[in-house]
Amino acid sequence: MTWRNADFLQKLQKPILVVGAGGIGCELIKNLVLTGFKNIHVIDLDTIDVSNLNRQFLFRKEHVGKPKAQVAAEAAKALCPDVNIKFYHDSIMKEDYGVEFFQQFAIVLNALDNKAARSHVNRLCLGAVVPLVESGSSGYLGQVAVIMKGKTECYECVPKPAQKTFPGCTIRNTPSEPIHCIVWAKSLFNQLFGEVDPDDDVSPDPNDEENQNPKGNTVMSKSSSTASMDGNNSENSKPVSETEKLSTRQWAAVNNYDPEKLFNKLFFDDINYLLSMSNLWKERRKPTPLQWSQFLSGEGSSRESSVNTLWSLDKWCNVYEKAIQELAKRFDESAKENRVLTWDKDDEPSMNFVAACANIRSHIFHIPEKSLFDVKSMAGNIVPAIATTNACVAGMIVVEALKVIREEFDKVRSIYILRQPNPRGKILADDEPVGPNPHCYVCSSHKREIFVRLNIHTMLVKTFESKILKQSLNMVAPDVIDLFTNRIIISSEEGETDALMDKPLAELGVKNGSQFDCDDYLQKFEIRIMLLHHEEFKSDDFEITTDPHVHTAKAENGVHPEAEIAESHRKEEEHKNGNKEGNGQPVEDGVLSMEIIEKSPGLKRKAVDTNDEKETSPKRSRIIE
Ligand SMILES: Nc1ncnc2c1ncn2[C@@H]1O[C@H](COP(=O)(O)OP(=O)(O)OP(=O)(O)O)[C@@H](O)[C@H]1O
Ligand SMILES: [Zn+2]
Repeated sequence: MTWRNADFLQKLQKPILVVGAGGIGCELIKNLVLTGFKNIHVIDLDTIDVSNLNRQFLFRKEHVGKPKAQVAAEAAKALCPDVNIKFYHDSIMKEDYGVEFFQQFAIVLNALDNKAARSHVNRLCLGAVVPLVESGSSGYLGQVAVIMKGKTECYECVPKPAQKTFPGCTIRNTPSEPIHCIVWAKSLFNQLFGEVDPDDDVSPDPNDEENQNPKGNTVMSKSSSTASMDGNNSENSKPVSETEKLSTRQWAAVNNYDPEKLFNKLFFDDINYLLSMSNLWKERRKPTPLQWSQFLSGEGSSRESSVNTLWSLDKWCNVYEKAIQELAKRFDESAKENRVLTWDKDDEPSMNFVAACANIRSHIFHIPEKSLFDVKSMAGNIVPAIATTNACVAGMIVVEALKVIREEFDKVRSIYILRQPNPRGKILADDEPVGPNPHCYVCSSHKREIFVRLNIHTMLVKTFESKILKQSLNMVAPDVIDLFTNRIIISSEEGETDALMDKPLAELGVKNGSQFDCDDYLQKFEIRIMLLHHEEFKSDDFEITTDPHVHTAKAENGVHPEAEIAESHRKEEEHKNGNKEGNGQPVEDGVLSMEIIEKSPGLKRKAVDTNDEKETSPKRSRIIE
């Protein structure tokens, strides 16, 4: 091959970084060594799970439990012994991997599965001025895009769509679809055993707007309201959160995680409490409370074992009992080390617990039940990963990486795998990269400003940090200073601003129109945030926009300005790809899909599935000779 000349071979010696050694990553690492890249660094925070083996072909049964990065590096080394491959069993979002770390690479190749890590790598590559190849796959769809500072749009130039969310009151009070019960069951897992998020409360919400009378008072039916609200009757008939202000976890601990008591609380007392909120059931079918004593056998039929079939309620109760006993035991052990459990769809008791609780709740609300397999897909928000799609994506990453390495920037393309062949019979469509969005708050070279609407009297500093800076703006270690008062509001130095975390912003002198300078030293990312006070917003409501004037008109329509901007970008993209190549299907969680990065005002929402940050393991790295 004429292009394999000395100059090119020299370029293959340059160090490159692969982020993620999962479905796409395994294919990619194999391609890279076979193409002749000689200095490869691989980072992945995870260990190998049995469920990875069907498509992550560098891994074998005996590798289950071992770090992905290590096994992938060893397998690659076995394929091409003269390659230098260094692995890191770690999260790329750690402090150790800052701009200087990135600067050593000629190119970075992303094979990730979550937006937080993708945004973080995007910012570091921009900061280090290193080209990045971004990739994503979802079922049969896939795409690859090259990101070069100042030349192409970055991963965050176009806002990405938020993951599908549901109003909190639907989840807590009036579920009507299986997914509502699954989201509830996942939240219940966290309330009992995991990281508690107050937004994910699972007990009945007495403040449901639907249950207010015109004067704004809560409506309770007579018999049950006395039973549940004034404590004249059984203490058990109050929802968990109302019972002597005990949290769900405290209540469970006081009751020794007794499966029967917990069952009766969640599926009988709380449901009765919901029934007492009579307005809710005026036009809905009432739920039917269930008691543990109705399932005395507790055995379930042993024939009902296929994960694809619908199981009886008896069986689910049995599954629930076993799962809760096992999880309570584990939780107890973890608590000794100050740790909590992390929900994982591939962990049997965790998955069984969620499937059982979701199905029992579905039964109560007359919602169709689901098989274990279906609940797993929905709870894990899984679009089945397809090995051949990953293989195509990984191949395209290498093709684009080679162009970048050879400095053939004019040849660089964004590539999409289409669902069906386009009119020209092509399943792979390509397009010239789009230039940077001059208003991008991440990569634009001038003024990076955004407006955040919130209630300065009720929003706490910690909510501002977690929901706005970290979850929405993808910062990792933010520092924030109020430009008017010169006061440090949030510091990335441990402990420095802990005392401020529970204070509302206004208590720190923040006013309508205050400006915050926020920077993340780790991401080399700076942004100015203009705060706009909105009296009607609740404590965790906020809205992010680049144009403060669009708000009123759009808010009335329930359409957010940023959503509209995203939509117009999407249409533009669709127009380009669809009309030219018959595309028009942005890839879920891929590089060009959109995210609405803020909540709608006044509506509490729950995520279907957050890309749960996986537990990171201590850093280990070494070079395989
Ligand atoms: N912050 C991060 N740092 C390093 N690696 C990460 C980070 N976030 C995700 N990854 C890795 O990216 C890879 C993505 O691969 P993939 O999408 O195939 O996911 P998976 O977890 O292997 O599969 P599945 O989710 O289908 O079970 C995973 O191996 C995951 O551990
Ligand atoms: Zn950008």
